[in-house]
Amino acid sequence: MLEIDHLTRRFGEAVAVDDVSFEVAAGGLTGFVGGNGAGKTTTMRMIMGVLATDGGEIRWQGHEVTAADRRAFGYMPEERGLYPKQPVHDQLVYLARLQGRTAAAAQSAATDLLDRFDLASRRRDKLESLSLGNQQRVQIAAAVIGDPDLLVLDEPFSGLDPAAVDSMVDLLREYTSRGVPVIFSSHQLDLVERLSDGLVVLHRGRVVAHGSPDELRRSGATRHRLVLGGDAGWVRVLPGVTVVDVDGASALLELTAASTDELLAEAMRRGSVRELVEVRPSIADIYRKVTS
Ligand SMILES: Nc1ncnc2c1ncn2[C@@H]1O[C@H](COP(=O)(O)OP(=O)(O)OP(=O)(O)O)[C@@H](O)[C@H]1O
Repeated sequence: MLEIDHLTRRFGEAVAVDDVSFEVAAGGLTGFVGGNGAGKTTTMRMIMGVLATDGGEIRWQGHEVTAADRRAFGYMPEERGLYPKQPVHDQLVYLARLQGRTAAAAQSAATDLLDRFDLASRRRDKLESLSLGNQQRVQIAAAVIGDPDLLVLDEPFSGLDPAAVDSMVDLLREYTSRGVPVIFSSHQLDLVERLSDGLVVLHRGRVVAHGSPDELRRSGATRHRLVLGGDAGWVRVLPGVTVVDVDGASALLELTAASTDELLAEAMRRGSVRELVEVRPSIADIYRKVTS
């Protein structure tokens, strides 16, 4: 397990990461979300030791993380950082060798990963000759080629087509099923909601929400969708109800003082009711609320 404990980082007067604490559980996929400049990359860089901390502690398997621990971490940095002019297979082999794999194991791991990402035919091509999405696939392969104990991935899904997202997810699930903790940052909230076992929302350097997607969704106000036979505009004057949205016959409501039964009775008194259902807020709704 990776534990981030009261981590802080300043750049001059600005506090980029402000007393941040969370855990990345063994075998769990943790999504790290937050707007531009929220502090995600800075936090990941501190986990990897490429940036010093100003306070707090990073613990790996219960002890303060060491350089030796970090050598077994797989990292996909925001600035990427492979060699544009080197053939993709060669650089994966090189990275695997750097991480202690034998020549034969490095060759076979590189071939296997390029196969998985449909890049076998491009193995001898220079990285720079690949499309951006394919370069991204190679970056992901580079992060996992050393058979890491922990994966830290900065925006691994950006620029990937849906097929590559699926291959990537399958690959990450293989690591989590072996107990490897994975933390990834993303701005794609639908993807984060679908994939993550845990979620950390950062806003202006601080953790503003933390938990499983289900826990976070349950923490938000439940809404009701009411669909009527006629116009739903009258809900605006209903006491005990906050109107989120009204569109013709359909209304999205939050019941502040009124009960579901009272709402249904009133709707039936005024005409026909086609549908009344509870709607859980999405992660995007929760995100907007905690970062506003
Ligand atoms: N080397 C640096 N020098 C000065 N300020 C920095 C440096 N690196 C980051 N910052 C500042 O720290 C804050 C957090 O930046 P960071 O890159 O960690 O955010 P982020 O959540 O990864 O954003 P994005 O989603 O845009 O990548 C920002 O205000 C940024 O300008």
